[in-house]
Amino acid sequence: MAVAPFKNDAPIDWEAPENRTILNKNLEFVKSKFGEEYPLMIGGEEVLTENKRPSYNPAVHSEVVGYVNQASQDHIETAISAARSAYESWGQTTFQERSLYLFKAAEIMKRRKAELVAWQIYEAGKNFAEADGEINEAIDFLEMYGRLAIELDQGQDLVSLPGIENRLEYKPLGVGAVISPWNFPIAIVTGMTVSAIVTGNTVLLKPAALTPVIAAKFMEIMHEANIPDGVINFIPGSSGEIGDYMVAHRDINFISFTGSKEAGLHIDEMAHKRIPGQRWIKRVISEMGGKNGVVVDESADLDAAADGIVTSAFGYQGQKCSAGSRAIIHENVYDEMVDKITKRTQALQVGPGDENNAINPVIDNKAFKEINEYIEIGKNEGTLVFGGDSDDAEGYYITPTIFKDVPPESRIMKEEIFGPVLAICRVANVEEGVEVYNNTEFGLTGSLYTNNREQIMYARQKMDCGNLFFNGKCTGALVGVQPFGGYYMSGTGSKTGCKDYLLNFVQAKTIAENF
Ligand SMILES: NC(=O)c1ccc[n+]([C@@H]2O[C@H](COP(=O)([O-])OP(=O)(O)OC[C@H]3O[C@@H](n4cnc5c(N)ncnc54)[C@H](O)[C@@H]3O)[C@@H](O)[C@H]2O)c1
Ligand SMILES: N[C@@H](CCC=O)C(=O)O
Repeated sequence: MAVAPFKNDAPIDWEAPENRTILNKNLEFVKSKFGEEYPLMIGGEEVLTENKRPSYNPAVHSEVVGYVNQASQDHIETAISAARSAYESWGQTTFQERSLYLFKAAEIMKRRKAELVAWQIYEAGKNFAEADGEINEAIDFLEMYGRLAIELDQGQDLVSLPGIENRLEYKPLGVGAVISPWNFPIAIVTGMTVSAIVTGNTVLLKPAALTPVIAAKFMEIMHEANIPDGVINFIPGSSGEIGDYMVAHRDINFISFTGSKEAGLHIDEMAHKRIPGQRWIKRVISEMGGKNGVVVDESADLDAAADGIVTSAFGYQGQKCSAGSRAIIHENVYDEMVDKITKRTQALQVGPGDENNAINPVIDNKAFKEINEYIEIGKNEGTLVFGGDSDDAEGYYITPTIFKDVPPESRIMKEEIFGPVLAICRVANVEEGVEVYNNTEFGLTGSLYTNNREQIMYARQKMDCGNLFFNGKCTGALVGVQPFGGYYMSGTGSKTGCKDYLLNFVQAKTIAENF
């Protein structure tokens, strides 16, 4: 099958007058849908349950974006049966047939982009560029995994011998649980789900409790793309009620998880206990948290470095696994850099995403409290340079906060805060900077700003992370361009957005036929 070469979907400037008019209409449309109810989807059937959970607008926390039906353990049983039954035929289709559903879904997402941006703004608390970037990422995953699946169909080239034909083919694993976080509610939901199904598996999709309405929109899109019943079963629900039950279930073959280190490690442990009658070892693909940072040398372009630090630390209020919440700066440019970072941060407007402010609310009351606790910890560990205040009267707003002179061993230099808090640390040289950078249990993203080639070569070897950037921010990896994922306590090292990732969801079979 001939397919056009992959191209990342282009960003849209929603501030441009003609686009702003379209977006405004969609913001109004989405608001008119507030408070609607979203069912489970099991075997292609909509299921309503006794228990419905509201999802709120973090910018106006009295507003309910939607009510989402919650699955019980009985629903998990029904969903696993539906997925297993759908697997019988879906697992037999070719990679090419399956990829067509992804290409179709990509077209639908492109058509509904303005509406999806509006849902992101209201349910996830994003501004125009953050929301737009995320939809692009979702579209890119569909386009990329569709193409890579077609390549997987060819198996692998093997050594050929006379009189014998050898082939290596990729087979699906079976039925999987896809468990996603709230912060990239469409990109990560899409990437995790479609990578698993395009390789022939069927899934139970459990979205995060804080942004399930956007996940329900993904389900609508897959339904519109005619995905067969039971291939994706949508089962929002409380992790206490259904999480362990699903992960530990005998009939689940694999778990694809993205979320916190704590939940990831717990799931890993649960999944690897064999249940009587279980015939396979469950595969766990885990993408977890980060404590990322930007190292700056005295030779660097300081304005570029300050821009990169501010974007990495405060983009989407620091609620990215890739967020650069540490700036590790050479002592000879330290004061100048602190000044540049502070001035840029002071210029960031705080307010709702539908007015396209730079800094929007954090996701909920729990995050608001936890981030404020870290700000209090920071006041004892370093010197507050800017921010430190917050207001939850209407939405969960926290001023982007900067601490300087923070020692490497302090908590705000080592723990993931997942909010708009930046810790700045002074070092004598780049070697020390890299040592401080490595001084966490994580290994996700990092940057070095320098104009010294030797330092680049040094950091290539020594900075321990899955995504390393030179003279650029440490967030916003593009599908296919910078395959994304970390190691150590940041995850199992798989890389989203490239062929390696699809290999997580298949097993290889070698077939030798003698003539
Ligand atoms: N590495 C990455 O690619 C990546 C991407 C996005 C977010 N993250 C990380 O995710 C975290 C933020 O997301 P979050 O707050 O949604 O994380 P979380 O761990 O609280 O929840 C993630 C998902 O796991 C579910 N879950 C929790 N416990 C479970 C259990 N016992 N069994 C089954 N499911 C369970 C949740 O309901 C949710 O759907 C941050 O740590 C962030 O760094 C990592
Ligand atoms: N892939 C995203 C981060 C996803 C985690 O939250 C980035 O590269 O910034």
